[in-house]
Amino acid sequence: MKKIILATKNNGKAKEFKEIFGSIGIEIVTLLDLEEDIPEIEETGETFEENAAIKAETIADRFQMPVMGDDSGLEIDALDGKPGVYSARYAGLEKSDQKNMEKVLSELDGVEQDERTARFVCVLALAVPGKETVLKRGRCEGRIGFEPIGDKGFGYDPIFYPDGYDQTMAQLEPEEKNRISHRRDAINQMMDWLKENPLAE
Ligand SMILES: O=c1nc[nH]c2c1ncn2[C@H]1C[C@H](O)[C@@H](COP(=O)(O)OP(=O)(O)OP(=O)(O)O)O1
Ligand SMILES: [Mg+2]
Repeated sequence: MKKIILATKNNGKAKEFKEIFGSIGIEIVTLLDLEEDIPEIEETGETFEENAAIKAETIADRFQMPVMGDDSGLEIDALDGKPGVYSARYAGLEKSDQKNMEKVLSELDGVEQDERTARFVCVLALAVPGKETVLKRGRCEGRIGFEPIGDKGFGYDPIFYPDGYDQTMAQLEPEEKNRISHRRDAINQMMDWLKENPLAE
């Protein structure tokens, strides 16, 4: 398999998939690369697994090809796992990383450093027409800071300190983020599965 379709319209994810798979000679094509306009896929699931499968299966159906989907987000322990599957639309449907971070920080107002533990989660779904969808869940543990710092990465990266770092995810070089991220964890698990279960070319 030299080319994989990724069912995403998120630029940050697209870039990271291209970097990670590019380093092993696999080309990633996303919905942002296609000429035709793909309608918004409704994320009606209650879990990352359900939503990742919905994205992958919708596009696999449409093109009759193997497709991967990524549903990801931030789980904050002091907020009982929120924003979770609602990460992208936490502060409203217009999807603003800035507003989402502000909402999280204000909800954590008064919560001290030790209590600000959190993790990024990335569930990858691989849908192959006529086969059962394969799911892999990656994680990256850390804690939430007190203000956004850094301008690399995307989403909640400026307020997330991965365990073992005194820089936010948005301060790390892309190579470093891609080495430790939840997305890399999920991709590694999917690549291991694919080694055992190769798709027909
Ligand atoms: O590495 C990450 N660093 C920071 N934030 C992240 C990361 N990974 C996911 N996130 C956040 C962004 C968004 O608020 C939500 C994903 O939402 P999610 O529905 O999976 O993606 P999306 O709607 O942006 O694009 P799409 O569904 O087309 O793949 O979690
Ligand atoms: Mg989404």
